[in-house]
Amino acid sequence: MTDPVLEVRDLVKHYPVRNGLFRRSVAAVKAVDGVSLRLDRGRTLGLVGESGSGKSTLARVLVGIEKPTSGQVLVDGEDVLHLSRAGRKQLRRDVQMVFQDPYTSLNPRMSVTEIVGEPFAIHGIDPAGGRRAAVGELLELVGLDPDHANRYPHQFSGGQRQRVGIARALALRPKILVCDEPVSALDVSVQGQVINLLEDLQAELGLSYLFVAHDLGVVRHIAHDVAVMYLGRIVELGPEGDVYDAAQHPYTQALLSAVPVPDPSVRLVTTGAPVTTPVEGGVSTDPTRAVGAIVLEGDPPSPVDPPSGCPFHTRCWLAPTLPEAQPDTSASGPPAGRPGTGLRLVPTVCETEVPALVPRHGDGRPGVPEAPGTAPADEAAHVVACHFARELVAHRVEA
Ligand SMILES: Nc1ncnc2c1ncn2[C@@H]1O[C@H](COP(=O)(O)OP(=O)(O)OP(=O)(O)O)[C@@H](O)[C@H]1O
Repeated sequence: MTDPVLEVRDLVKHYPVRNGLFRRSVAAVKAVDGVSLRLDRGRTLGLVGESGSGKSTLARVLVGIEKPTSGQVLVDGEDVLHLSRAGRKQLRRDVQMVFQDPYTSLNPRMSVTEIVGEPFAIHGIDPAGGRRAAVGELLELVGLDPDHANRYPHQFSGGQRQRVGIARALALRPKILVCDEPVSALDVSVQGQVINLLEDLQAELGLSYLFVAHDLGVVRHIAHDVAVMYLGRIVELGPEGDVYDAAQHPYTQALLSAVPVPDPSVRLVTTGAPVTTPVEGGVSTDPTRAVGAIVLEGDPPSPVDPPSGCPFHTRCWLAPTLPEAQPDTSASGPPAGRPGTGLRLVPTVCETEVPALVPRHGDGRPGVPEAPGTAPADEAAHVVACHFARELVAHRVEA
């Protein structure tokens, strides 16, 4: 049975853009623009997307560092945004954050005892056996020597500092850890150790993780479910295997196709993706990029003025903009797609408003997506905010 520990419903976080003498709000940065997702107890939800897509903003809102503009956040079914003061305090205990940079997130003037014990002081908690003993236990839990508790952050390596950060996050026995790029500042050799530690802690303590990362390889390793974010919205969400092996949204396909592979001659297979690699004379000029990678042109549009309809349509390699991509209405069969893609075309759909992407259970409760590939009962269904891709998949299955 699925057991959501965290549910996010239509969450919005806009930052005002101020101008003029009176600093009036003239526009808004739509950092998070209607996000819905669900994190099940004891599981890890990976959150991926390009820089600026809104991942950190979402993470900060979930741990209560920032207030959302609108929307709902439910922890164990309780709407935490409308809690009493005591309720908010409890939320701060239930949802903790592991920060990206263990070099800047630890106060260099505080000893490890003070850093890890700080949450006790803030919340006025005196653990049984005393704070010093509790800190020692936490250090042991994360694989550090309790005898080093009086040392300062600069006396530890990057990986050890991140362990200190994890120990601090665990001090109040949270239910959820929001991990914002927790290993991206670490050497590759150390990343694995920290990931393994997080997995062990999850198994031991039943923790649930929202794991924000750029590195799709790391997310594939640790996440049970994956959400893909673009320009403040989730564009695809589903079980890890579905998203990685049968990505449906063109943006996800592009992200996955750009994952470096050791052998540049290896052709990556992406669902129906035309080969648009940066090649010269048929040979990839970038040894880290596989032939077959989908290169997204340009930067993401500004979150101050995102495109109408699907926010990705201005960079979408599937968007039906070519003249030959017009539907053949004279034929009785499905309209023709782009030459060579074998894909059915759904005209103008990218311009139409994309409804909020709501994660579904796969057990027939309302709103289970009709697209094929719906996950079995009690798993997060695979949902994708691209009608065009959905139509394509449906057509392929029919064919
Ligand atoms: N305090 C703020 N005031 C105004 N705009 C902000 C603020 N914080 C973030 N933004 C903007 O919101 C958008 C999303 O930023 P965010 O840092 O959440 O993205 P991200 O996906 O986490 O990127 P990265 O991976 O680089 O951290 C960006 O356009 C960013 O400039």
